[in-house]
Amino acid sequence: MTDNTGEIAAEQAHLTTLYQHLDALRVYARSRLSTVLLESGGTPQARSERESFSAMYAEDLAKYDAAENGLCFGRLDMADGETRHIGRLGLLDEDNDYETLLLDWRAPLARPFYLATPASPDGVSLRRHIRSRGRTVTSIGDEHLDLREGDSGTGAGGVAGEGALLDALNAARTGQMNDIVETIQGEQDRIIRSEHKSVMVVQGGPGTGKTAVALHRAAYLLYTYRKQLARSGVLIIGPNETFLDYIGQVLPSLGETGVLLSTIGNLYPGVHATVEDSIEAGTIKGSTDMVDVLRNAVRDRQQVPTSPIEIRYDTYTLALDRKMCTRARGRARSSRRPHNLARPLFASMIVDALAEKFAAVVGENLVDGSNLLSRSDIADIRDEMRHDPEVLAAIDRLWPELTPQQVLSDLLRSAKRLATAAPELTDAQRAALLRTAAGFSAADAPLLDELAELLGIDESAEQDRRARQWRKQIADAQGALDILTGSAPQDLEDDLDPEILMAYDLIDAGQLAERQRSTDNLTTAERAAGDRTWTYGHVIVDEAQELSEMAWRMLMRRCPNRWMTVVGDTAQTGDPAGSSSWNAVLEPYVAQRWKLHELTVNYRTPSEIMDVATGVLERIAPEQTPPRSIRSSGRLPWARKVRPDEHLDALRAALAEVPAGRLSAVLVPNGTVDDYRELTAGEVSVLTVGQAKGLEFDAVFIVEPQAIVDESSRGLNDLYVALTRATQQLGIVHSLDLPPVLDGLAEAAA
Ligand SMILES: Nc1ncnc2c1ncn2[C@@H]1O[C@H](COP(=O)(O)OP(=O)(O)OP(=O)(O)O)[C@@H](O)[C@H]1O
Repeated sequence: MTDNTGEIAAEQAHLTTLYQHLDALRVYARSRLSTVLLESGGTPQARSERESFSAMYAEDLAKYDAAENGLCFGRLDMADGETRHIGRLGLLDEDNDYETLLLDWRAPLARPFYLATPASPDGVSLRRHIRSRGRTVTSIGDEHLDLREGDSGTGAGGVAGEGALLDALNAARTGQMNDIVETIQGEQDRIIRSEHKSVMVVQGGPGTGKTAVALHRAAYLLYTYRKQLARSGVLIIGPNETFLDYIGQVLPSLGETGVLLSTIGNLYPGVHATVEDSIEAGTIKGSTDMVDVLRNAVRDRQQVPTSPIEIRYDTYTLALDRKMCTRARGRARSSRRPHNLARPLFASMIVDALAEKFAAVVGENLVDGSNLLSRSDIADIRDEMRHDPEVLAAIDRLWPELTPQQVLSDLLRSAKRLATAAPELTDAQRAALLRTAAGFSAADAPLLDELAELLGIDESAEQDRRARQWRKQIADAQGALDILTGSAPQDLEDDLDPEILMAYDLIDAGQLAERQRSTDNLTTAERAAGDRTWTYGHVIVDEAQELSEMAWRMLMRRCPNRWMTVVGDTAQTGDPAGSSSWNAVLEPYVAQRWKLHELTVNYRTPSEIMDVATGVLERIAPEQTPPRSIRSSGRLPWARKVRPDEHLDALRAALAEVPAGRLSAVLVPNGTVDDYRELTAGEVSVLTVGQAKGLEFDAVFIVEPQAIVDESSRGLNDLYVALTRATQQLGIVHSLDLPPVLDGLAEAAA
């Protein structure tokens, strides 16, 4: 080992300077923030400026906190003598002509840190990885890129910063994904910084860093296109809530907060998936066949009566008959407006027809022979009829104002409605869709979104949110009033509570304006989340192979500019409604204007485990090249055959051998989680494969792989996902025979 004490001391000196600057920035932002918060009054413009300043300083502070650990992690020495330090944010020396002290990892000048190789050094002579704990440099690792031919500056396979990378990969999992800014690899960097402006697909086997790349791309785009993206926001779609929790800390740790993370099931504002669909129901709901079914379901709500509806008006009884209704419906439908927006047309056709009928009846009954009513009489009658309760009730019955939620739950709970709307489906398919439970499933969200289009823009969720916020403001004012007057808190359940009116009176116009603005001051992500018609500047989809056709339709509405990063692996598709071909999914929206990038190195799964998984991959996607594992663990995966009542014991024994501080997962067939729940502990999770999608653990134990394979038409894909979750060791516990694809596994002695 070479003695690098002197070099470490020099890096320490630089790091100390960097932290001094960071601290100074913090002090400045904090004092500006408190000054701004203490100011009050002034013109509306001054107030609004204050608000944006306070948001800015608060954001700066969050960014400084996020950079506290690992502030500076790299250094480049250029062949021309220039030195660049690279870290989590950029720092300038204000007293020294704004000289750069630290380069943000996303800055163009930092790029050679990730891309330079001895074969193409890009002007770099030395790349240094700097490791620190707290504010202390603990070690440095140097790679000389200006070596003569034959020398090797990087580790095997041209991996940059191998020591730092392997340390990161071998570390115990924490249950939270970490950022990888210190060790981004060349093939990953090219995707993160791609200038491609349409759909970019990142296809890569398990553990190739697709999720990591997607998140770092979000951070990179927000840095590089801050102006465009700050207002429109970036949306990231993940497969489930557990996964979103797992990745949730990465962007804040990179100092980015303006991103909305969502599942497809939660993307429709105001609706959260609470119901679980059967595989069959989920598959049908994901298919674009549903577009026609939903269109029919809406048309089915546009009725003509079988027998005339009798309406009492004035002293007469008017018959609203089939013919009048059919005409009105035809006119309203041919307007091609969405249902709710065509309703006024339908209503006015009905009113016209009734007014005409009334005029005729009255004319017939006039005894004095004065004959017809004048035009203005008829106009008056129309106006009156428009507000007549019986007329309104008839219109409501024939062409009701509808919400997406209403149409969908009525449809799914009625065999009759389903039969009318879905004549193309088989009886068995319709039976699979039928349900009794209230609430919606994840696959319902795209259907609700489709219905919102068919019905006309539905802003009820947003209105609900505003209404709730307004009630809260009133409640706050009441709270203030209670404190002022010393009275007990009032029950605010009743809208007509006179106490609320008092609170209302207490808020003067200025306060109202102030409060209203504070709701307008929501972050971009918060506003976007509440607005179905929000369109994002950039959309990132992770585990994109799981999205159904209907989900893609919904997502494309959120991204009219089609600037997307789509990340996934068609060999890992578990959802039968998901896709096995990127072209089939994207063609309808962008034709051939999408670009494919591939990731080839597996950073997660050791080669011993990957060898087993490769056997499965050959069966499900023989055309795919298996990702190359970057390391081996020296531990062979094993299988242990047990009697049906011995699973728990065998798993307990296996879990007991996992070193303390390491995370384990027991992956079980659907519907059997409860049988194994007692194994759950701080470091042990019991999950189905679907729940484990995208996650990783130090040790993984799979229960009954044959049952997992048998569960769905994509059971082998699920097995492939299960096999590739471990960073260290893998075991299988089974009493059924192993699926033939796992024949090569060594049976472990009991
Ligand atoms: N350049 C890197 N430096 C350090 N760690 C990395 C790097 N690239 C990937 N990793 C790590 O490898 C693991 C796998 O990455 P990730 O979860 O992004 O893979 P994935 O392709 O999304 O996998 P899957 O398809 O199986 O969900 C993670 O722990 C990630 O932090």
